[in-house]
Amino acid sequence: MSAIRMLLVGVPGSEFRLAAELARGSGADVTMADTADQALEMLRAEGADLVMIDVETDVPGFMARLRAERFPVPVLACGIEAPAERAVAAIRAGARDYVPLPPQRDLIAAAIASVVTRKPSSSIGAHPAVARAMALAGAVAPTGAPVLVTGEKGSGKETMARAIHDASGRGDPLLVAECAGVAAEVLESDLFGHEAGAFPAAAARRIGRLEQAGTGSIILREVGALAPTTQARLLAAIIEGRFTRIGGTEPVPFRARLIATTSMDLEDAVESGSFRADLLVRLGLVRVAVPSLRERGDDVIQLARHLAERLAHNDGVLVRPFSDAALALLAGYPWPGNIRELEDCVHRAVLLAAGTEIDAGDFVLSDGTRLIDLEQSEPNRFQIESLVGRTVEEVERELILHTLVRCQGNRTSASNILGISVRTMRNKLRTFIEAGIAVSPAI
Ligand SMILES: Nc1ncnc2c1ncn2[C@@H]1O[C@H](COP(=O)(O)OP(=O)(O)OP(=O)(O)O)[C@@H](O)[C@H]1O
Repeated sequence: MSAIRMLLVGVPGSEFRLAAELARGSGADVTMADTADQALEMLRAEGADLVMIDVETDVPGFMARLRAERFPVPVLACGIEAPAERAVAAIRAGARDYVPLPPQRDLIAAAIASVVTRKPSSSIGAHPAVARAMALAGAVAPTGAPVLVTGEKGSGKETMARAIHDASGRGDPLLVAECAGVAAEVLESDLFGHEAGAFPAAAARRIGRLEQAGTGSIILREVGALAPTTQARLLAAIIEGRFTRIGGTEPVPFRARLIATTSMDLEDAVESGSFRADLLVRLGLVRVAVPSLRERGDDVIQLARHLAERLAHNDGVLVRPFSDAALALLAGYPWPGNIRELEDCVHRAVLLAAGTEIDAGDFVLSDGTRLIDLEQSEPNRFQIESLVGRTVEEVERELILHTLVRCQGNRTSASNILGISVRTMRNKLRTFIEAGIAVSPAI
């Protein structure tokens, strides 16, 4: 798993060394630069995923140079007993946050986590659609073929892309480029690099991510957002196995594995003219479809338990089990924001829960709505939508098992309610038991 590349900018002192040590302890790969000039040089040559810069440095000037040279890297300001105006000026100039030094372990870890998608194992979950996606991902991982990972927002596409890289046996680095919400020329420079003088602010040569990736992998998040000129450059790089930096003529070999993700239907994008058909053919030779959370049946519970445990550990709070009512609520909600929404909701519950268990009342959505209130005001949303995307076989199995539990295991009563014969019921239960599914004992 590749580490986050963090660049620490400021005059070295004990606080800075401690910050670097803590960042390394949180899994980052840290390099240090004494001055903004040195930092820019390092960024041009190697890039970084996160910059942390002392407010004693000219942060607004540094940010302006980042913008001019088209570096989309997130920046955090930090300072040792810095006056408040300095911190405010840094934030105004575009720094994402201010971290006071001497550093606290938690603040540094949170700063790193804020720019990095968390990286769990993507093998959690047993639903056949996930197993299919994982099997395909495993099969293509060792080949160099580009992979297109499709799925709804927040469903785990990047997590899957990282798993593909991890399984590929390719060494690091694994670089991630966000294609949506980044100005076209900034992204193009970020990917392909540029030569000195390529545009007015291009003071020096810059090495782009495709070059930095070497023989590693590069994830293009939301590839459908690429501008037409970047699409053309990327297609040429794939076909020719090389490219030139912007404003340059020297060919740079392109050997990295491309893993593109999309939550947009790229066939639609091709039809509407915003995405090149020939690029889609190249990127989408192998496709891995990550299912939405509501298609994943019981995986919701398994994921929620895993997330609650991990988040409680991270936050240093007690790991509490879910109450039955909490689990029923989680299983019934359709999760339009998928695993990301579940993760956020479980995280709030982990922090809010005050009893011995996490209860149904502890779940709050990001807009402040309590899940339990939503269930009461819109019960249909829970009942019908949670079924959409699931197979008839799954729904039937769940219906039978739940009815049986309600009837305290009584086969005759349950089959009467379900309108099936006791014999059919017994046959169904036998297949469940053979598949390793727990069935209420007969009374
Ligand atoms: N199998 C999994 N187990 C635990 N957590 C997961 C799993 N898959 C995804 N997540 C978590 O869910 C969140 C969303 O995952 P990820 O970023 O991979 O989704 P995405 O589809 O790429 O999102 P987006 O469409 O918003 O870019 C992340 O915080 C990730 O850690």
